[in-house]
Amino acid sequence: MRTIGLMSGTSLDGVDAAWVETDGERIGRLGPSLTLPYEPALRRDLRRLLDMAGDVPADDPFLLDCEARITERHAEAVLKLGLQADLIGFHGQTILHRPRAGRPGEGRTWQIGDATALARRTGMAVAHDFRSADVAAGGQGAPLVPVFHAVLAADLPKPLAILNLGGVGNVTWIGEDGRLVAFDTGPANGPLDDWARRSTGEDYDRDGRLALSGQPDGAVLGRLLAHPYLTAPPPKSLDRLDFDRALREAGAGELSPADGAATLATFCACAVAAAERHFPVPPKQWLVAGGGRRNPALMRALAGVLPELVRPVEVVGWDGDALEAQAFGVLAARVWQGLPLTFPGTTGAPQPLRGGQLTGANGPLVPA
Ligand SMILES: Nc1ncnc2c1ncn2[C@@H]1O[C@H](COP(=O)(O)OP(=O)(O)OP(=O)(O)O)[C@@H](O)[C@H]1O
Ligand SMILES: CC(=O)N[C@H]1[C@@H]2OC[C@@H](O2)[C@@H](O)[C@@H]1O[C@H](C)C(=O)O
Repeated sequence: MRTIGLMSGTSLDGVDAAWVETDGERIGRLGPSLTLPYEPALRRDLRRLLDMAGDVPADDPFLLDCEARITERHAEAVLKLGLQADLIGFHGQTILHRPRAGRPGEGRTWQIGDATALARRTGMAVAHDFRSADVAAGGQGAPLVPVFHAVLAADLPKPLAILNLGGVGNVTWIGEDGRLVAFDTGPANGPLDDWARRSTGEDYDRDGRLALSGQPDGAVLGRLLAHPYLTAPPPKSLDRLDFDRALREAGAGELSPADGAATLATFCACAVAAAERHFPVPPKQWLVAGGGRRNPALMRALAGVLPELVRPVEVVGWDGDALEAQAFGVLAARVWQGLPLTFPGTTGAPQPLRGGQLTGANGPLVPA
């Protein structure tokens, strides 16, 4: 089927859209993709919403206003792509993520976005709500991209590690027999963006200039590296704000702008290096996707701490900006086909688990 995948990630910088022809198990064709950046006011409001999300009721007018605005941006992204599709994969915007590992019914993950409104605006069916069935079953609800990574990497040498550096970092390790081990590595661009905004007023540390002009602070780094998340075995996943307290308590806030940025970039890389102990065997190489691969400070720090080759996904012909949107095209097809989205090795799901919901312009749909 022809799908359009849409992803608005934890960096809150905009929505990515990508056209994919797929049956959910194989990829026929990867088509055009684009990013529609959010305007500064929407970025600011979404960032405020993250801080409020733990206490905000679902009918809060500010929340509903943010939801309507991001839904409209997603519709604009689909229309700007200008291509027909049978199904849209609409991730929505995560504003809260608190899974309770192994505790069915206790966790919570919250993605805002109005699927019916999107179906109405685009005239296409929409698959959405990809994470809640997994969390309800006691899984982490994240990461979801590993099954897509496995499809994409079918012909590459294994074992292989695919790293996404978004607001949060996540890794997929694929074994020679196709086994998947996947989890969130730690904070990535999220704290760096917050730091850049506070110290330079920019949305992010462009080309890692600030970080490259500073030195990582050994004492702060040492305290951060003692965080129990890094040694905890997978499955595990993070909320965008999960490390904010640890960063404050480690004294990161007292560093100079340049040293703070260098410390955060090094911490992101060290958290990735710490992930390696959870792989059954080391990968042959690391392929890096997401906006963080454009940050030379992050890429240099990674090359400094990982013993294997670390390269952007473009070296194998993938598009590191479109990968997550493409994943939601494939995941949408899997929802339609009733195929599992999550697995014991990716989210800690008790067994391979289906998920997602289907919606048309007039409400819920039942697949043909
Ligand atoms: N030239 C650049 N220099 C430094 N950093 C960059 C550059 N380009 C992008 N980034 C970083 O990449 C981030 C966006 O990454 P990306 O779009 O992969 O995140 P996301 O998809 O929102 O997050 P997630 O994968 O966690 O959901 C920006 O916020 C910025 O920190
Ligand atoms: C809850 C949530 O939205 N998590 C995101 C976030 O951004 C990166 C990392 O944390 C990953 O676990 C996930 O996104 C990707 C698309 C995933 O689910 O695979």
